[in-house]
Amino acid sequence: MSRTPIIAANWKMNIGPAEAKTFLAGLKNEFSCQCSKSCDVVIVPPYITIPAVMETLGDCKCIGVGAQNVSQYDNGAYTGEISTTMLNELGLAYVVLGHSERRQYFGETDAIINAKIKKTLAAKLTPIFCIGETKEERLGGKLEEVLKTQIVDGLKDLTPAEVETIVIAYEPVWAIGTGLTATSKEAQEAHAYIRGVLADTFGQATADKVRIQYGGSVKPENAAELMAQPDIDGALVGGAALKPDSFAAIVKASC
Ligand SMILES: O=C(CO)COP(=O)(O)O
Repeated sequence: MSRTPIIAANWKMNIGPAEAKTFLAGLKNEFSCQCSKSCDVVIVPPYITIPAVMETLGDCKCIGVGAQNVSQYDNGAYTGEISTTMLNELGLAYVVLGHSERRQYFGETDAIINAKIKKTLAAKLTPIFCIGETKEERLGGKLEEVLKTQIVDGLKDLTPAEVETIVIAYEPVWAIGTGLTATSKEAQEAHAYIRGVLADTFGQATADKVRIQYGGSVKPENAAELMAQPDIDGALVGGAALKPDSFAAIVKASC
């Protein structure tokens, strides 16, 4: 089953509009904006940086842009929130949802994430739906139970046709920002398990189409080995995506 790899830079709460312009100038030096069919490349800036990124990318349409979150509400009195309509107005393609930092620091539950995924799909945006276990859960033998619950509850009520369009990011919480990467074997085992849960829930044909990214201390040095695994279809990169040369090196190693 061939799936186009997707490599995304999650800038988290880093890189304002001015710094983004410098980053993109550096990135354009590293690789051309000729659209390649071998990989999808995505940048996910903070909301306030998105317009500068879209403007600076200009004709470089082969780099997609995403948001790091979106509201589950339509509009109105929700101070600090951003709606899918607003993201559509900017012409974005992706929304990262369910990141472990949003679950851990902002209390996002599987039910909230499910509501956000539904809103995102209704707005014709592609969710990058993050799941992953903590160190305690893995050590306690709960890896499969945690992943299954996150998948089944996060994708509740969705049709197989909707699920096919979603990107899943498997990000073991213990590997995020710690320098500890899951070994390619550990990552492949988790990805194969995730695909199995998708097959049981939505059918094998759907499961075969879903792209599953790995995230957690991906670097230029480990990207190629991770990407060579049969069920790893890309990467969601944090720290190593804050510098154009290391992000470009990950893209080159993966595509
Ligand atoms: O959380 C991540 C991407 O969403 C991964 O972050 P790091 O690459 O910094 O470990």
